[in-house]
Amino acid sequence: MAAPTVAKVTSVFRQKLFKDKVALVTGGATGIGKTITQELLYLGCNVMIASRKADNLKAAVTEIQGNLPGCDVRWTECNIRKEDSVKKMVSTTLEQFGKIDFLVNNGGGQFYAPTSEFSLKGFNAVVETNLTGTFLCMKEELNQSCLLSFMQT
Ligand SMILES: CCC/C=C/C(=O)SCCNC(=O)CCNC(=O)[C@H](O)C(C)(C)COP(=O)([O-])OP(=O)([O-])OC[C@H]1O[C@@H](n2cnc3c(N)ncnc32)[C@H](O)[C@@H]1OP(=O)([O-])[O-]
Ligand SMILES: NC(=O)C1=CN([C@@H]2O[C@H](COP(=O)(O)OP(=O)(O)OC[C@H]3O[C@@H](n4cnc5c(N)ncnc54)[C@H](OP(=O)(O)O)[C@@H]3O)[C@@H](O)[C@H]2O)C=CC1
Repeated sequence: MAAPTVAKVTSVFRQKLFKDKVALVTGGATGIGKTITQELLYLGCNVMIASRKADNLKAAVTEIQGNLPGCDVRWTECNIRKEDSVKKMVSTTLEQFGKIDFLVNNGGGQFYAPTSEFSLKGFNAVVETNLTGTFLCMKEELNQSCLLSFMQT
């Protein structure tokens, strides 16, 4: 008897619940962001993933398309700390998909280090990414399109 097929992507929500919606996921090529991206695709969204490293983005798109054949997932480079880069991310997504329904503010992170050894430059990098970067994404989404925003950082 053949072994049962195990779905690579699933959700507690009904498949195609978000049919034809468009989501933009920052940091969508790795970790939690990649998992969110795949669930949104499973639910019927078309998804743009965005972050700094093009190699990671390309590899994630290939992997996700293997897990969810026929899904529409695309990538664009963006450093959320830079306003021009955020503007371009949003306008590219609108050009390619025509709208943005959901923004997932997942891109970010921090360094693990004792406070006494944490450089000011490192602290500023974390604040500029998690706080300023999320602000820039939300502001640009509101200015150009978006309705709903999920925050994670
Ligand atoms: C309870 C668990 C919860 C877990 C939550 C998670 O988030 S899980 C994981 C989530 N995932 C991640 O966190 C993924 C990684 N996170 C990222 O990539 C984030 O974007 C970032 C904001 C943390 C790094 O922003 P960036 O790319 O701009 O950073 P950069 O490399 O260019 O460094 C800038 C400066 O930082 C300094 N510095 C360096 N190392 C340390 C250190 N160990 N310590 C202190 N400081 C350090 C150094 O001064 C450096 O300057 P230099 O010396 O180069 O002139
Ligand atoms: N794992 C955990 O326990 C927890 C995680 N979080 C938060 O959840 C989010 C995802 O974390 P996780 O999946 O664990 O870690 P990852 O390191 O896998 O994800 C972080 C993502 O953020 C992107 N990113 C970082 N800096 C920038 C930037 N300046 N511009 C655009 N994208 C950026 C990275 O892509 P790239 O390097 O290509 O730019 C990467 O894809 C983070 O914001 C993290 O702080 C919060 C609580 C707990």
